[in-house]
Amino acid sequence: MEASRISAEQKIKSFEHLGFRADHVVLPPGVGRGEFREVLEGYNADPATRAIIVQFPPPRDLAPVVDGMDPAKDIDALLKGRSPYPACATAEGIYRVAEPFATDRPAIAVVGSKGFVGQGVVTMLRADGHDPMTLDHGDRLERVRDADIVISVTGSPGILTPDHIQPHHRVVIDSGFVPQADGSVRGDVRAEAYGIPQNLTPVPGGIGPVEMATLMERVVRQEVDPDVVSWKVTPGPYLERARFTADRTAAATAVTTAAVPSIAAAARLRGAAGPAAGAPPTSAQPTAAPRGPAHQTGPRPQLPPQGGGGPSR
Ligand SMILES: Nc1nc(=O)c2c([nH]1)NC[C@@H]1CN(c3ccc(C(=O)N[C@@H](CCC(=O)O)C(=O)O)cc3)C=[N+]21
Repeated sequence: MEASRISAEQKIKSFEHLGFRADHVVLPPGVGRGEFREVLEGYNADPATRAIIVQFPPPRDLAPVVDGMDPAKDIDALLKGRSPYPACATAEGIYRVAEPFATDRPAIAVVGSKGFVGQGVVTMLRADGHDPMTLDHGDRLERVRDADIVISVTGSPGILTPDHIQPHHRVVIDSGFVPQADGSVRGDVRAEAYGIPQNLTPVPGGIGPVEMATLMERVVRQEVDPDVVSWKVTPGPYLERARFTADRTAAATAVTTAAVPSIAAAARLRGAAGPAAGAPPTSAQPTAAPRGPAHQTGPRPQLPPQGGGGPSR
């Protein structure tokens, strides 16, 4: 099954878990503009329909019809600037995982920065005062080595290899999700690179569920409680990049040590009563395995100050 269908089903499940009714409308391949417009306008006009999501990407010839969606119902920011939201739920979820790791203005690379999700991530980072390194087709991918935080949203399976992913990366956010014929799913980060960075969001079990939690927070804020407290991500421990470039020997020890204190879920949902709708709490998982007591004597990982549980920006 393709990513779009899987994600639509996750959304339906999550909305229904919260007690909302959700129609999953699947139009046949080759459906005409007129028929699609009729369906969309039906939901536009129905006051009981509070939100509409058209799964991305729509067939090229149907794309103009999407622009006819009622902006007030555009919960996933398909209309860009006309939506009540600055970016799609995936982009906001990515931002919310990255932000607690980025309190000291680190170098952030966004791979796939021109895509639907990539644009949203860049928009949110810039609004927060960051100046992300944007990489897209034609750019040298090795530049991600210079980053502290890597965000990848290309949907090109395995595009990031051990050549790109480095031990000094404090968190790697993999937002690729490409189902394979054998039923497995592949992200942007090659499996061989999973153990390299200090923290990583895996595929599956990473940004997918975070997206659902973001979408559910939006609908709850919109329909139930405008003051609902935002969930926040507690960053896993990490060491700053300077610790790696200064002394490679210390670095090896440091990575090991950094992994020890918290293997537990890093993305605890704070403030809210619990995880949002059907979305399991997601962790930015420390990936380096401890190598034994001899390696646990290095510098203590620096835990950044944790947020106060108030609404996030
Ligand atoms: N307007 C629009 N908004 C989107 O957000 C959007 C879209 N179009 N088009 C397709 C992509 C794909 N996408 C996924 C979201 C969640 C999971 C997800 O929840 N994955 C679970 C696994 C779910 C399962 O395997 O059943 C996980 O990663 O753990 C996957 C893929 C959103 N997309």
